[in-house]
Amino acid sequence: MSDNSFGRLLRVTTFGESHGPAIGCVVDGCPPGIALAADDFRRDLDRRATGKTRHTSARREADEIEILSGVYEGLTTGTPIGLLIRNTDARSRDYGSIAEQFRPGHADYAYWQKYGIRDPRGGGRSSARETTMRVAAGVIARKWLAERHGIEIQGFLSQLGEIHPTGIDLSVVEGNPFFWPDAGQVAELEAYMDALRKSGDSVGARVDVVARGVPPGWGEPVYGKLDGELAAALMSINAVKGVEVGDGFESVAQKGSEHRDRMTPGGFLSNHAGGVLGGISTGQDLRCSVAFKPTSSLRLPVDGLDVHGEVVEVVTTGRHDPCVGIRAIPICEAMVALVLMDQALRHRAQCGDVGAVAPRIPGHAGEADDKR
Ligand SMILES: C=C(O[C@@H]1CC(C(=O)O)=C[C@@H](OP(=O)(O)O)[C@H]1O)C(=O)O
Repeated sequence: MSDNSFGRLLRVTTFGESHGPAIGCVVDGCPPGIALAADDFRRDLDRRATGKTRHTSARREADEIEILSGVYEGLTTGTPIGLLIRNTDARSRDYGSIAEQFRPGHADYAYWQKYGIRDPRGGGRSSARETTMRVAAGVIARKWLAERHGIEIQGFLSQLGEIHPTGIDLSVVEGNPFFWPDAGQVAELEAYMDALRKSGDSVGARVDVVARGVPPGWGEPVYGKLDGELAAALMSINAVKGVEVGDGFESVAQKGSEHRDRMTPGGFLSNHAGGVLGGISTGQDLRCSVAFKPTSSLRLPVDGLDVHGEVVEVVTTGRHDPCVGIRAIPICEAMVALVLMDQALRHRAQCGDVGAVAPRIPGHAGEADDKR
């Protein structure tokens, strides 16, 4: 079985290549009756798109979504939702010189070994262009989660190369091209990225995602753990090399007495667990952190190999992201949304009759148990 689908009750399949005629997805299992129009996709597709600032690839795609099926008179019908975006700005000549070469650090070599053939134009199926359809599918999940459960999902850039935020203010994240949570550092980031771009190099980044309002009880206890599925979904994004939930790898150095999140009638006193215990949500904020490697399509020459095993000098021309993590925020948000909606539907299917269970502990001490 080929692996272009994920999710169980909400099942998403994507298809398409970076320089093919179109990319698309099928979202199957979406409940009927959700208002859905092409306009709903605009905001998140624009947040992810290339060509919006000088700090991302200069390719300018229209990213106009066509809803092919599953919606009638503005409402989802419960049948598969087919979404399509036509590619409008592919420039395949940029890939002529590396069509038979392997970029060190790129999927080129692994695809070649697996399939014995590859579409080198724009990286074909391995291109980050594919993430457009994850974001599109995620729009439906975000909408359903917000309308039915009051859940809000927000991501931000929590590290760019060696630069860390000096403060975290989520209200400023959408106001700068880096999705950065500290407005006072934006000039520093601009200068850093300008110098990086001029040097021809790339850099890694870290993206944090918080989901607020997730009710307790979502997730499966063993093989379908909520954190396990979040890790798999986030890890499946291009260039991701690490995922943490809650304190993640920092937990290694913690004592149990420090890590355990104490419960009081007024709420949890901390959130080291990141909102998941035993693979099941606790009602606290869900916290994930995702590591993106530096992109490998560089104009800096490097010795490499071609498909004949000959040593060649590899130089990648064209329009590339010096830091792909910058526009990965909506992609990470979408993957979290899709996992949550799938788990919500699975929870409803098995445990829909259980109802509210006492005691219900608010996410944070002192906070009212919101909307749930
Ligand atoms: C087009 C997108 O990103 C592309 C991702 C990408 C890569 O190698 O992953 C390389 C570039 O493609 P091209 O060389 O065809 O311009 C990016 O522009 C997109 O995200 O929509």
